[in-house]
Amino acid sequence: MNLPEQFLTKMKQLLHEEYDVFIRSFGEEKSQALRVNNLKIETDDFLQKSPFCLEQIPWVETGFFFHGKDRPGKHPFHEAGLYYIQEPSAMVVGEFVDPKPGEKVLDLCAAPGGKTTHLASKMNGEGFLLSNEIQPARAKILSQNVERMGIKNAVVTNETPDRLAERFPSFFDRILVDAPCSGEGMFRKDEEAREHWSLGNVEICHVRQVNILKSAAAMLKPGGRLVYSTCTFSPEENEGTISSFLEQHPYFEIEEVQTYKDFSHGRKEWVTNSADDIEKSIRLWPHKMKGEGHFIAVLKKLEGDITPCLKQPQAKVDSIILKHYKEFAMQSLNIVPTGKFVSFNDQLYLLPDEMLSLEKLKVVRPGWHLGTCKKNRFEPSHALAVSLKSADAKKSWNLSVGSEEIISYLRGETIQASGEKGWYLIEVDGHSIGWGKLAGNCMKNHYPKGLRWMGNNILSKSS
Ligand SMILES: C[S@@+](CC[C@H](N)C(=O)[O-])C[C@H]1O[C@@H](n2cnc3c(N)ncnc32)[C@H](O)[C@@H]1O
Repeated sequence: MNLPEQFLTKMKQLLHEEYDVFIRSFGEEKSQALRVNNLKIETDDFLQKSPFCLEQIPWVETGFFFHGKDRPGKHPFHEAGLYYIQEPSAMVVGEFVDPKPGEKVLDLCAAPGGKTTHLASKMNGEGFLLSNEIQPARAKILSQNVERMGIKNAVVTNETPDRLAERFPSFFDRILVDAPCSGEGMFRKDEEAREHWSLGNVEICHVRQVNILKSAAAMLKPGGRLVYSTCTFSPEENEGTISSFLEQHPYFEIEEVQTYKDFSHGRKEWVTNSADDIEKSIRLWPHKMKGEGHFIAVLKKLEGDITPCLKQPQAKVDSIILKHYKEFAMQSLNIVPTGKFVSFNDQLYLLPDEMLSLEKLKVVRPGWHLGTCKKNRFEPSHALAVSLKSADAKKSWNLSVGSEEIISYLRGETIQASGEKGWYLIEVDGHSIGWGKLAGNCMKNHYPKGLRWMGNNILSKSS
């Protein structure tokens, strides 16, 4: 593997006798893992159904290594949001954020959504999760992952940290800054990170990280938790960024967290003017555990302004859309999702509890998308389908995971079926995956066009 020369020199100076074993890890196979989405399935149930060869990740209850010959990314259970494929070290971050149901949580640098979907799973659909991503194209991917995982209480924005800080002063219970970084910890799996690396970029990243943290600090409640993480080794972006931040924000302290035996600690001697407790931060090394390189610091805000009275959302909703939604829900659902509705053009959403006004912010997903009003009828959304349980729908149609029919459904084909006409929640082995509409002897396929399987998607089974 071609690693930047200046990176190698720097790591040799930092690691001394550990350097050789560190470098050898770049020649080893990377670990692959998935995290079970408890919004859709309990972990034990998943383990009973899983066709993959899995091994428990010691530091995450819902995390499992999978075998290289399995392809869980190309499986109906993936499309049904039963799990998220995530790098095993990255799972440590969500564990340290540790959000509780009902809290207000911000994921400030969230795309493509690995950590957001982890936080959402822990929040169990209760509270308010704001998932933000600065790059528009990446914000779209984030929004798709929020949808696939059946997350109901998230809003996705495409904003800069400082614009969000103006809107949400002292508001959140927990904030994650999974910062843009030089990506050294991903060199083993990401050629682009290797190509774009330079000493100059490390410094640019450090400055950017301190700025992002400044915005995050302003949005955290006193007593709240701020988790900072990177996937890089460079001390400037890790111990250095946290030390600069703490110098400017003395009303924060680094928290001691419970660690696992293969985790390491931050290194005081690697930066000048290091913060006192920097050794309480965590370093994850690829030569010490089955995962890529990461750094994590858990910070507590000791004092600060209490949350001012903030602008509540103006829940503007078109009464005709609401009427058609209610008709649909009475006919097709056993539970009728209600709360603060909002409509944009012909789209209907439910806002998470505790949400504030998003006026003038760039919003990609304003809440739980319920559906679209089309020519005086309501068409339920894919987001509604994947977040429903079997018992929530009046009519459901279960397809077995090993069947030809589930592949046909995912390809967007019509399924031969007979029964009462109307909307059916389509399931794979009892887990919602989309909508179908039965009329005559045909189940019309409402699996979204952009998600349909083309060509050679295959069922991944370990023999
Ligand atoms: C490490 S990635 C986040 C990964 C994500 N948390 C996950 O688990 O899937 C960092 C993100 O920060 C975004 N970013 C880049 N510059 C930024 C800035 N100035 N402010 C906020 N976010 C930024 C990048 O576009 C990128 O998506």
